Amino acid sequence: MKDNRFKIAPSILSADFARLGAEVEDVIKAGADWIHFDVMDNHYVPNLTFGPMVCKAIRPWTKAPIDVHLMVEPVDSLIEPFAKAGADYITFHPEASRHVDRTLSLIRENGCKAGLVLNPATSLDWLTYEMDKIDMVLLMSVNPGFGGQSFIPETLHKLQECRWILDQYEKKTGKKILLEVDGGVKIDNIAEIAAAGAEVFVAGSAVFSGKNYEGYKKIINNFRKELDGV
Ligand SMILES: O=C(CO)[C@@H](O)[C@H](O)COP(=O)(O)O
Ligand SMILES: [Fe+2]
Repeated sequence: MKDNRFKIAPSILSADFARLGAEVEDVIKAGADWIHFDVMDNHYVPNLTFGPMVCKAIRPWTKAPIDVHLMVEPVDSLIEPFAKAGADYITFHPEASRHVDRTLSLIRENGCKAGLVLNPATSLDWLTYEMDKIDMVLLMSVNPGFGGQSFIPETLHKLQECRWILDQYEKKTGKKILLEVDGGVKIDNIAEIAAAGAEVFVAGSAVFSGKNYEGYKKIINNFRKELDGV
């Protein structure tokens, strides 16, 4: 059974780029909740992927939220193009924006949900004065730039700390901020990552190792079984 507390967001970084639309359709039909869209610019991170035109191209293939993870510097000039291309969530790394508060406002003014992405060595302090403008926090559990890396175990403690901060804020204001984790999420660690407080799980290599719709379904079902026990 699908537990609404938890969202599974396959990163299409590990999909077959030659048939991206069909891949998006297949993982969502296979039970995933969101599509995670990794944008890399060969400047903020040492890799290069895709931009708003590719987001626009996959948009008609699903109604599921598209979660755009910007690993680009500068950030602001890409926000309106991604909003127009159909992004639902736009997240960015605070180190990559000269005016973080302005960037968060820009994302919201463009009708999208806004999130900050914190690298393994980046402090949770970035959240302190921006909670009102944040819809989601994304904690990187690998250094950004590549799929297929191993989960950094220290992230578990950081997730617990962040969970506490978000829960306190929700108690005080009634506003729910989602906690997402990205990098090295696998069948053998998803349960402890959930227990540490994550609610949205990005998984690229793990899901797409399934190779086709049937394979994706098996892997996503196994993720759900693990999450059911949390
Ligand atoms: O943002 C990134 C990497 O920078 C991620 O979204 C990866 O694409 C996740 O891939 P896996 O670790 O699940 O293979
Ligand atoms: Fe990502």
